[in-house]
Formats: sequence, C-alpha cells, structure tokens
Amino acid sequence: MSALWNGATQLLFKRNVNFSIRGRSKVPPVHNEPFLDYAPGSPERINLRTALKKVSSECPHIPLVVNGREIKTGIVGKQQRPDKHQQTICEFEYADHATIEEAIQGSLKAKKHWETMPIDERLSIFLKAADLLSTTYRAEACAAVMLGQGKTVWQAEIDAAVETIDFWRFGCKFAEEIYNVQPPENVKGVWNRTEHRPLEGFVAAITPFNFVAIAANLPSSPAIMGNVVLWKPTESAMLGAWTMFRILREAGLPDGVIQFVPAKASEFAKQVTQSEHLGGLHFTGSTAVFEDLQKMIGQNMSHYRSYPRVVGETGGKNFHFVHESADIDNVVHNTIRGAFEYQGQKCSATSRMYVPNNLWPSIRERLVEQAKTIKVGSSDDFTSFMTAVIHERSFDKIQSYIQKAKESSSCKILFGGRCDKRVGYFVEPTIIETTDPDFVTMKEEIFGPVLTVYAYDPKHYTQTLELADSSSKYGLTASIFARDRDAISTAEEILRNAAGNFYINDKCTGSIVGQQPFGGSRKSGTNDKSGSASNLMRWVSVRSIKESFIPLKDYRYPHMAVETSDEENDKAKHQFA
Ligand SMILES: NC(=O)c1ccc[n+]([C@@H]2O[C@H](COP(=O)([O-])OP(=O)(O)OC[C@H]3O[C@@H](n4cnc5c(N)ncnc54)[C@H](O)[C@@H]3O)[C@@H](O)[C@H]2O)c1
Ligand SMILES: N[C@@H](CCC=O)C(=O)O
Repeated sequence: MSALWNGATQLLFKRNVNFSIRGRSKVPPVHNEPFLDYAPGSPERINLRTALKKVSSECPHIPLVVNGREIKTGIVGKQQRPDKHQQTICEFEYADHATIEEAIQGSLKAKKHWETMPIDERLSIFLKAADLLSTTYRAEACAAVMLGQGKTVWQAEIDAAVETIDFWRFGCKFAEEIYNVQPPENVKGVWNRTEHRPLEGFVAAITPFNFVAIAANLPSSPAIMGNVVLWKPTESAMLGAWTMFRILREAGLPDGVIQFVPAKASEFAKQVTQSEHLGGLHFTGSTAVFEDLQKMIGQNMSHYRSYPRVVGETGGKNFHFVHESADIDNVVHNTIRGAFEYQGQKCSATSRMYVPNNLWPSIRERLVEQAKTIKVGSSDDFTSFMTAVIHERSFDKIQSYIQKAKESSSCKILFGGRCDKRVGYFVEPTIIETTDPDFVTMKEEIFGPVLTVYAYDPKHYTQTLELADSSSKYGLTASIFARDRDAISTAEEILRNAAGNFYINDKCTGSIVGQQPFGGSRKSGTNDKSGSASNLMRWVSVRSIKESFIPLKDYRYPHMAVETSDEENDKAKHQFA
C-alpha cells in the first residue's frame, strides 16, 4: 500500500498536478491604482525626468525571447520618436520562420507545467508584476511610452502605469471569481465540479501601438488563465512592450509561457493561423486587419485541433451627442479632452459631434477659444497637452482627411488644419464644421486629432439620434450630454447598439479597468470586454465533472418494479413467454 501510495504521489508531482496542502487562498483585495499627479517638485516628477534622460540616451537593442533564450536573427527594425523622428528610441529583432516555429513548439512544452501550476502561484506572478510596475519601474515605463509612443506625462501615467497595473491586478481578481463559479446544485450522493481548463494549443496575441496597457494585457489575460502565448508587439510601440515583458519575467513568469516574438505582421499572421495548434487569437487593432485575420482562420478551419477562440477589439467612430438641455461648459471641456488627448489616437476618441443649432453658436465659440489654448509640443515638455502622431503613415492619412474637408463645399475648418512633419509628426487639433452628416469625416475612422461637428435642428432630436446610430459601421463609444431626463432615456434607447461603452454627461474616452469594462460590437469588435471577467472567460474551456458517491446496485428504475395485481404487467409478461 505504502509503495503504491509513494508511486502515485511521485507521479502526481512529476506531472505537476495541481496538488496543494495549503488549502484555498484568496487574492488580496484589489483597487484601482491611484494616479500620481507629477506636480512641480513632486518626487514622481523628479524620477520621471531622470528616467526620460536615461531612456532617451540608451537606445537598447531588443532581442526576441523564446523559451527564455534571447535570440537575434539579424533582421533588425527601429522604433523612432514620433515627436523627433530622427531619434531612434530602440532597435529590435524580427523573428524568422524558424524562430516562430520554435516559439510555438516551446510554448506547447511550457504549457504542461504552467497549466497545472497551483493557481495562487500563477496569480502571484501577475500581482508581483503589478507591484513592480507601481514602484520600481513606474518612471521608466512612463518614459518609454512618452518618448516611444508620443504620450504626454498624464497620458503615460494613464497607460503605462495605472491601466497596466489595473489589468494585472484585476485580472487576478477576476480569475479567482471565475474559478469560484461552481455548479449551484448537487443532488444527494453527488459532487459536481467545474474545471476551468486553459485552451488546448497556444494563443497568438497581436497588439496595437496606442496603449501599452492593451499590449501587455493581450498576452497576460490568457496567461493568467493558464494559457501559453506568442506575443507579437507592433514596431511603433516596441520599447513599451519590452519594458512590460521584462517586468513579467522579473516577477517570475516561467520561460516559454509568453514568447516575445516581434515579427513582420503578415508573416507572423500566416504562420500562426496555419498552425494546427492555434487555440486562440487575442487581437486589438484596426477593423481591416482583424477581418483579414478572421478570413485566414476561416481558410484553415479544417486543419485545427479545436475551434480557435477569436477575440478582437477594433476601430471606432465615436461621438458626443448634445441635447439642448446640456451644460455647455461640460460639453466643451469633455469634447476637447475626448477629441484631442493623445492626439485623438484612442479607439474611443471623440471624432464626430451632433449639436443642436440653437446651442451651436455658443458651443462653437467656446470650443475654438479652448482649442487655441492647447499646447502641442514634444512629449518630454511637461506643459504639452498634445504631441505628435505615431508615424508618417498615420500623419499622411490624417492630413488627407483634413485636405478632403478643405476641398469640400459642405465643410469649414473652424480651427487647426495645419500639419508639419519636418521634425516630428505634428497635426494641429482640428475642428471641422459640416452641413453634410454623411461627409467622410463623419463616417470613417481617422485616428488623429480631427473632430467634425454637425449642427442639427432640435425639433428633430430623435431623427438625429437615429442618424448618429446609422452613420458609421462602428459601435464602440458614445456620449449623451443633457440635463433633461427624458432626453437621456430616449438617447439610451435609440443608441442601444451604437456603442458598447455609453456615457452620460461625460467624455466618450477614459474607461477604467474594473469600472467600465471596455469594447464595442458591430465593426468595433467581438465586445468581449477587456477589464472584466468576460474577457478572461474566453480563455478557458470548461470541463464539467460529476462524482457519484453511492454505488449503483440495479440498472432498473423504480417505476419498473412489478405489481402483482397489475393485469397490464401480467399481459406484457405473457407476450414474451
Ligand atoms: N477597440 C479597442 O479596444 C481598441 C483599442 C486600441 C486600438 N484599437 C484600434 O487599433 C487601431 C490602431 O492601432 P494600430 O495602428 O496598431 O492597428 P493595426 O491594425 O495597424 O495594427 C494592430 C496589430 O496588427 C498587426 N498587423 C498589421 N497588419 C497586419 C496584417 N496584415 N496581418 C496581421 N497583423 C497585422 C500590427 O503589426 C499590430 O501588431 C485603430 O483602428 C484603433 O481603433 C482598438
Ligand atoms: N480604454 C480606452 C481606450 C482604449 C483604446 O484605444 C478608453 O476608454 O479611452
């Protein structure tokens, strides 16, 4: 017996089965990370200045990291500063075909250990990463996205510090909640259990430039649920991604669980979607790229071992809708922030606005007056409200939309419109007034600091809400500004499917993890709500386990017992006699 027991125990340990003598532990209480304000003289301001100098002078050469091994293929890319494009902020290696294959195979090996690691051990890695980022690496991470992705101090604090920390901490809390969801009912003699298994195979995380928090969360949330991930960050946000990856490693992430594989986008996409082991795709980026990826997965469908889980959050054409009962100052300040913070490069950015024509003259005047006060400068100038847009491709695209407005008889540029890429990719905050609610800048995602306003007749409030609902293919974020409660209810009703994140008397940007789960439907994505348990649920495949305690003594059911007085039964018996 004892030899048998020892053998069984050894086998369990060898296979690393989730086997704990510690009992059930609890994730410490989780709250949103407080913002630091970087006021003059504050310690965080001094630390950030030091980090900016360091990051600006270093220009690291970032390797690929596969199975814990740093790899160089010799295919080298560069990340440029958006506000000073002559300055290279880092160099990095591109993965080749063999390295991506090694990453896939290595992740599948790492999976065996990772998915059976006790849950508290797994979660503590992400909680530690959050604490490291909150303290030791906060200034460096903020500096990396300021210089690398053109963020101001405040936008960097939102993204590289607060939101990333929140994603990691709340991810652990949501994981615990998910693991605690067990069947509500057990009949006598039975114990029902739900096992939240990670997906079979690997998850591919393909991440965008505009939020390092999203870039870090896309590989992290499947990993928190026990999955292994190939992470392909984008070229224009490499330094920020590398900073987060190093923090995860320092926090104890085992080799091979997240493989750091910058690669040429289309080559990476082709190779991972052709792998029979693709278990899931976690994507954030533009709608067109997501649609291509879905098609590639569709074409390979018969080849996969299981149906890949596909989560994709994509573009938006978000709007502020103003009712005639609105507080004008509140509209103006929220619109300036919503449209122009981070140069309009948030998927949630306010890029169109509907204003009743009786309020328009005063809103127009206040908007332009405020826009004139916006400082567009370099990202390490702490007085900047805006800096440069991410790269030349984006600059050219934004400029071409402004040009269309300049050439259209239905549009008038009320403010801005100038673009200058000699030193950095600078675009002025631009406000366009249009008489055509179907003008291209009212419908298509621009992803830059361009706001188009359409003034409507307040007698046609509901018709204009319907127009806003149907004008674009997206459904990401929207706001209603009104003091009249009926007007708010009507907007909520008509705009039910126009936005996955709907705001009342607030700007349509700035969702917070744990408070406003984020995502939209229509062509804005699968709406799996990052920053909530819904997203983490996508990375598990549930197994239902039923254990019976009472051995079965007879296969027959009670109603089959023979009653001697039952003539029917007797007759039936005779039929077979
Ligand atoms: N809904 C959201 O939560 C959300 C959040 C952030 C950004 N976004 C969207 O992301 C876009 C901006 O980010 P971006 O410019 O990095 O987007 P993008 O689509 O250009 O790139 C996103 C990722 O896809 C990769 N990619 C590009 N072409 C590819 C291809 N042919 N095959 C496979 N992968 C490819 C890129 O290298 C990058 O890693 C905007 O449309 C914005 O609305 C959405
Ligand atoms: N969650 C962010 C947007 C992320 C997209 O870029 C917001 O709500 O502003």
